[in-house]
Amino acid sequence: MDTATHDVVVIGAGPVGENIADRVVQGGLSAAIVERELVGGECSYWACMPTKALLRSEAVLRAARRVPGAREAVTGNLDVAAVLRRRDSFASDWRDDGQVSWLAQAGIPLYRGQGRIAADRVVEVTGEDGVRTSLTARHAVVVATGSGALVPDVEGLPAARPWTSREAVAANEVPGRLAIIGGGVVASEMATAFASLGASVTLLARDGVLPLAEPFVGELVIESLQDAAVSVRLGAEAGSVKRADDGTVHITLTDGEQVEADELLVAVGRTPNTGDIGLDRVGLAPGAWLTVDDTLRVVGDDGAPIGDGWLYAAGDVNRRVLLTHQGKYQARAVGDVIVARAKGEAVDDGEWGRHVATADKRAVPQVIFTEPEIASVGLTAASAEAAGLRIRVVDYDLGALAGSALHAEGYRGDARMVVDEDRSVIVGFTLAGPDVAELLHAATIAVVGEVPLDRLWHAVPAFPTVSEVWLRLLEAYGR
Ligand SMILES: Cc1cc2nc3c(=O)[nH]c(=O)nc-3n(C[C@H](O)[C@H](O)[C@H](O)COP(=O)(O)OP(=O)(O)OC[C@H]3O[C@@H](n4cnc5c(N)ncnc54)[C@H](O)[C@@H]3O)c2cc1C
Ligand SMILES: NC(=O)c1ccc[n+]([C@@H]2O[C@H](COP(=O)([O-])OP(=O)(O)OC[C@H]3O[C@@H](n4cnc5c(N)ncnc54)[C@H](O)[C@@H]3O)[C@@H](O)[C@H]2O)c1
Repeated sequence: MDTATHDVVVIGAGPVGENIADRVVQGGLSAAIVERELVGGECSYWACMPTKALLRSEAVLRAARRVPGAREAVTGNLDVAAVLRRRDSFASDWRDDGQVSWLAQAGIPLYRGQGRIAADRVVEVTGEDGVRTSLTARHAVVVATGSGALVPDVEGLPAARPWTSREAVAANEVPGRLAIIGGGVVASEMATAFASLGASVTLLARDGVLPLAEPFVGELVIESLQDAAVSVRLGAEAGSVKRADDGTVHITLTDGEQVEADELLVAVGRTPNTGDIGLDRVGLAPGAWLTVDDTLRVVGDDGAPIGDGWLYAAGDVNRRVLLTHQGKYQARAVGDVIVARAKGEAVDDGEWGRHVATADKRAVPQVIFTEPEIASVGLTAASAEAAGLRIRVVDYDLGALAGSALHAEGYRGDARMVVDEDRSVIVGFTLAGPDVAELLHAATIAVVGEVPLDRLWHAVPAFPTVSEVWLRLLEAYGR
């Protein structure tokens, strides 16, 4: 067996693994990375990038149709083949040459194959040809193996060959009828995309649509899905599934009703890619999410770091936040803390310190690219109350702004600011409306910066923009 030694070995070259290795190398240590599929991970080929490419063309068309003058210039419908071609190009045609070259120029050796922890600080890589390589890490091993689609335990489901997000995102043909199990982010975005591409979509949303967001979010998204002829079945639960010989999928709901479709997408959450990475070698259960401390070191059931603290986990696999940008934020923290510990430097692990991912707990930004777009950061009113905060909620109708009226005829949307009354700072902010994605970062800065409301009065939004909602919310709150 070939052997090699590096300061740090990262298992998984998704967005998080790549950033960890880069950070470590920037800090003056050496790092190697192990990847069993495509360098770039889920985000590049089957998630963030291709999904947003599927959604973007219709969003542009919709925006043009909302503005007289532009509306008249829209003389045709969505060109589905062109949308799929653009999606292919944003998925780099499912080739990772570009990212492999990036690793090479960043000085990060790539080992292709399945990585497994074989012993303390040792990762064994098994290539597709069965050839094994043993990698020893002088300082740390980082698990960044991400997550895969969860297929729920519904009778007949695996045999019915359902789509997961991967098959939906990479589809070359649009099914005539698409049923979707789930009502979360993937289900809502894919219902929006496939309806726009011409599928007749049925959404089986057992627990509601985007149930973890502020309540007005689900209401607006449901309304717009229904406008797009999506059949939204709230409370509907699949009891059993069967694919007939002619390919039709028959879904029997728990109330006995039947739903038929040409394809069935399962979008009910994720499962960690830890089933076969050697967790048993370090006393952890294969297939489990990895629990980490605030510096992203993997901890056991007793809360203590594994071994002497050589094992770290970042990104989806630690279940803190399943988002690319937040995983990359963890990557910067974990890369820097490994370097600091290796060099014997002080570890800055206090709240908002350089070596911790404090924002994971209360300042996570997310954009959901449905119609309307949903942009949120921090706590919802419900989660702030559950956290025991004394809050005040301020809502504002986004459509009532001069900027919104100019942006689009009939602009509809809502904004909510959640204020921690004891500290007079914003702890949560949600916007739902056309093109609100780019408004989000101001809210993220206000939440992370814990900017007092008194000071926010001096942050004047330009007229006439949708950002004037900031002023309206402050006025509604009172000075
Ligand atoms: C449909 C969909 C759309 C999404 N859209 C967005 C979005 O718009 N914005 C956003 O922020 N997030 C989005 N996400 C979430 C985002 O994709 C993930 O949070 C992100 O990919 C996590 O990055 P990661 O590096 O932790 O894991 P991954 O991207 O899953 O990468 C892990 C890598 O590790 C490799 N690997 C796993 N096990 C091993 C092993 N044993 N040995 C070697 N290699 C291994 C895998 O092959 C993979 O390449 C979306 C997710 C889905 C499913
Ligand atoms: N734009 C974005 O930021 C974006 C886009 C897509 C995905 N993602 C991320 O990817 C992750 C996965 O997304 P997801 O939509 O698969 O998960 P999710 O957790 O967002 O939603 C899953 C939904 O399925 C429901 N559900 C669970 N079990 C069910 C069952 N047996 N039957 C019916 N419904 C069931 C849940 O109540 C939940 O609403 C999320 O964490 C999300 O943040 C992000």
